[in-house]
Amino acid sequence: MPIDPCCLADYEALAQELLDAGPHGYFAGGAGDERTLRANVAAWGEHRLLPRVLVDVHDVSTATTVLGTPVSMPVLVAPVALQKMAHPDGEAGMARAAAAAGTIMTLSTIATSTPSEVATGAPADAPRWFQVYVLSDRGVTRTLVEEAEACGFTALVLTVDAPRAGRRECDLRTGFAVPEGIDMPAVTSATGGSAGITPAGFFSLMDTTLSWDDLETFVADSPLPVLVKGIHHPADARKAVERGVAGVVVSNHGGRQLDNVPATADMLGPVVDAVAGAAEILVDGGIRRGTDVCAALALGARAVLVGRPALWGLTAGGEAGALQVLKLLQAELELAMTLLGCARVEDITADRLA
Ligand SMILES: Cc1cc2nc3c(=O)[nH]c(=O)nc-3n(C[C@H](O)[C@H](O)[C@H](O)COP(=O)(O)O)c2cc1C
Ligand SMILES: CCCCC(=O)C(=O)O
Repeated sequence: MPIDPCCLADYEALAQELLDAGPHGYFAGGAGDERTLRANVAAWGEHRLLPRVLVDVHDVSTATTVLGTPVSMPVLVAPVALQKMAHPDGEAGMARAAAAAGTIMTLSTIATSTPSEVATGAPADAPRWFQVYVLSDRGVTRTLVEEAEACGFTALVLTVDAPRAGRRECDLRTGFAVPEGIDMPAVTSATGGSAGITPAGFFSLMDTTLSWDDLETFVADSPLPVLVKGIHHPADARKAVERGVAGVVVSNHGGRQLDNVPATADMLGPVVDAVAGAAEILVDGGIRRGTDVCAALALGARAVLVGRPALWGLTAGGEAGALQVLKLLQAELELAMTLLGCARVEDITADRLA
């Protein structure tokens, strides 16, 4: 690495230097005018933190649990497609980095590795989640989910905010298509091959009839806990909880789907209120600092996920780079907790918001 990165933005700059315009635009870009993409980052900064002093902080721990699973910190790795396009270490490298950091990695349906490749390429006992896109060819989805279950993934994350791709103008400008040699097994199973496919192409495989009844059946049939990802409206969070989900991920897909929706920092509180403790609430979008994690927890999230930051680390240094990013966030969180007067994650409550 050319410089010693000292914050996540430094990794972002490194990743931009290393990637061609097409892949960079796909990873970094958002929908439309990218208002929501920018708002996601900015809004965490609008929730100011209010320290309590003279609290014993000689021993601060970022450890917590998510759906009962112990993790080293309330920061998980979000599902991100096409990771071998960032670095040959791909999803297995990301899974090793998450395991080494003591946290959970979520494998995308549109990954460049199968669930079993990831399970064999990373420590067997590390907890991993599988993100589910329901494709029109439901047999492809079923086979992938069964593979994930068989090789030890511990929860399913059903993404519900992406029946089509948002209007991603970076991809239109660069004419982005998946490079030769990058295979997405789910896409290949559904279409016979994935070379040269565009984001609109892989989104065209989605089952756009997906409904609340499907969610109910999916939860009822699943041997694993199910989280639903892409919830914006508090009433939808309640509906999901009524159908038995174990967790709700407040997410606008990193500003990549519908532009002009609120920042996730601003959607979180109303969802927390609506769910009232009946399920764990996670949030993603724009988390770039340990202080952002503190704001999310103070607003009632159990944990956050990071998408692009982990990808910047993977791009910059493969598995080692992704691990550095996760360790950096953990160190920032530990420092923020210390200065906020919170020795334990459960001490980060609404009382610490200005
Ligand atoms: C390049 C890229 C690919 C993504 N692929 C998926 C995916 O396959 N499935 C999914 O549920 N979310 C996907 N997401 C959304 C992320 O899971 C997450 O919601 C988002 O990145 C969070 O915002 P952040 O990047 O600001 O952390 C993707 C995001 C990016 C940036
Ligand atoms: C078909 C989904 C592709 C990955 C994705 O979710 C994204 O690009 O945001």
